[in-house]
Amino acid sequence: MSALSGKVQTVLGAIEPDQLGRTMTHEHLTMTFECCYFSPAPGDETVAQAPIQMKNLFWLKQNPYSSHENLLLLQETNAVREELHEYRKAGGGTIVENTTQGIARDLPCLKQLAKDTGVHIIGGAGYYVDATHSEATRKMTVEKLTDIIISEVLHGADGTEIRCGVIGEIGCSWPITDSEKKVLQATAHAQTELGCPVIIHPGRNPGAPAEIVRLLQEAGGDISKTVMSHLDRTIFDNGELLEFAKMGSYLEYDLFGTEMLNYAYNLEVDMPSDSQRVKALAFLVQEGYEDNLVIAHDIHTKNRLTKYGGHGYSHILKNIVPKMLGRGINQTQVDKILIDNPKRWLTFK
Ligand SMILES: CC(=O)NCCS(=O)(=O)O
Repeated sequence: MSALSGKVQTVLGAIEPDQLGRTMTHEHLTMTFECCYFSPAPGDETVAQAPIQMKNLFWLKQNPYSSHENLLLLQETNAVREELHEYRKAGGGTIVENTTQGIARDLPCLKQLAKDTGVHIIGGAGYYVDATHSEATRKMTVEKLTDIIISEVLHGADGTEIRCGVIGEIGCSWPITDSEKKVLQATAHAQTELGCPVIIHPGRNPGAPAEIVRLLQEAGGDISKTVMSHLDRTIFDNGELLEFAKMGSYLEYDLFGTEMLNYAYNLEVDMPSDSQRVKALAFLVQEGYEDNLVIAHDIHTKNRLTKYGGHGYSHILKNIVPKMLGRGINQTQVDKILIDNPKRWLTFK
């Protein structure tokens, strides 16, 4: 049994699970999303290059990935700090910060934000998608990757003594690459050793979550301590959703606040509205999955901060919870989704 057994590990150290309170299981407080820049449509070059301003906000909401400036959340620490104070006031307790290697993880910044605001912040170990893997990472053996991930949890990451409390978000593309498969195997091996929570970013295909779970299972991973993220842009058919739910992971709807006509990374996808997300949650609750659901906003671009007219980190607590209550999800079930399920997931075995 490890020293972390029965505890949750934040960037300020291990705490008792009961201290977490309401938890967003998938956010970013500082990161760059430059890896996923998407060229603007012909004719949109000027607006794409303009500084963020009032008259461009609707365009930005529809095309968040086509403005370089918008991808640099790491420039907004002061705005994020203010938002975290607001999050506390709205009843929030904890944020799982999913930034991993490849998208400018900054644990000292997270530690300072946790100290300044009193929000419990949990950092993420491991690697984002293949497009951000270095040549050195791609050449590493599974054993080496496992050692690095374990060390990020037990000793600290990025040359600091700040320890990660979750593995992920582990990035997977569609189709999944060889390097990503190795990282998944390393994730499962590290999880076996540590008894820790894991969170996955699946590729953008309805078959991706199940394929990833199978790969983790084959490598000995504990699916009951694994969150599958971004289901709201990945699985749309209720039958397929239930098939996936049976595999036993936590099911995460984490793009609350994102409403756009065209989803640049997969034009086949109709990005759901928040109302449709709540409907999906109500469906899964009705089907008996209330102990598997977790939710978040996955803020990863500037336009989603209140500073830029966005919904901010308190949107779920202020707007989505009342909507859930009005759509057949009762208070006990809301508390499971926001408090009990994250707590169980985040507690080391
Ligand atoms: C930071 C991150 O990976 N966000 C998810 C964006 S996506 O469009 O849902 O893949």
